Amino acid sequence: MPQPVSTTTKNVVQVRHLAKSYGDNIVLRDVSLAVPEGSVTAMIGPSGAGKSTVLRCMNLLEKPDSGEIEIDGHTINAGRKIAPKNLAALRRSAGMVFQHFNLFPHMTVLRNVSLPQERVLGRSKEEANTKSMELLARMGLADKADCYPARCSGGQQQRIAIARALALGPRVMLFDEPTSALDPEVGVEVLEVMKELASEGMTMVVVTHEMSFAANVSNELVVMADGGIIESGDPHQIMSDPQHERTRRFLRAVLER
Ligand SMILES: Nc1ncnc2c1ncn2[C@@H]1O[C@H](COP(=O)(O)OP(=O)(O)OP(=O)(O)O)[C@@H](O)[C@H]1O
Repeated sequence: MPQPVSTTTKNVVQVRHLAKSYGDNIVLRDVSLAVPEGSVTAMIGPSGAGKSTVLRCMNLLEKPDSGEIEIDGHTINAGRKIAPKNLAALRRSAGMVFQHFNLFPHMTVLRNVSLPQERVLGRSKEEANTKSMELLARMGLADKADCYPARCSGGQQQRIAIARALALGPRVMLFDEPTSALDPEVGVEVLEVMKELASEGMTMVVVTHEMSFAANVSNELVVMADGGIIESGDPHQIMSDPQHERTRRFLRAVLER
């Protein structure tokens, strides 16, 4: 069941009839969803359901086989050639945070946050550094600016990755299991930052196994299984009264863990 399209709030992201296969493996079949401005959408579901692939198609880290993706008014149609200008605009609009941080190990923390601003936005080094320091301070990491990522904890590295994504002024933040590689107590630091962003009205799509985040922070829950959305809507409603047998099985398995 696709997520209902809000008629009152602007949708920052629209995914229409997305399909993707790897060889014979059909990973996504006809996925459609809308992400209203200021909403937090959590995507849950069993391993291999296709959650990360949806996210990676949204900013074209993966090329969809068919369907359409619209982010902040920039539309990419899988069947047509992508204009480089459109691709760059779409990538700027969607900030991505990965499970394994993906920081440059040979650059300082400050350089990790500044370089994309210089490359993507054309900011001067001075401007980029000022913006980076502001964001690092906000993450409680100003004192790490001159360190290399390896000298930072996993939770710190993930907050640096969030600062790097925010520095480009995205319209939507895409999080792909941002706490899965972290110890639970360190993951909490990252979840706190995400909660704060949500409370400030940042539009977010979060693939997660953190059921408490999905229940308490998100306002839209999307349940995926076998390459499709099987259920979506109010998180509390779905968690207390799942309509689909696959959702019931998944939630039971998560709660028994
Ligand atoms: N680059 C790739 N090449 C080939 N197969 C891939 C690739 N990326 C993903 N897949 C396959 O696509 C399917 C969906 O993977 P995906 O990572 O999107 O699932 P997921 O729901 O995010 O799972 P998990 O919760 O385990 O991360 C899996 O069968 C996976 O093996």
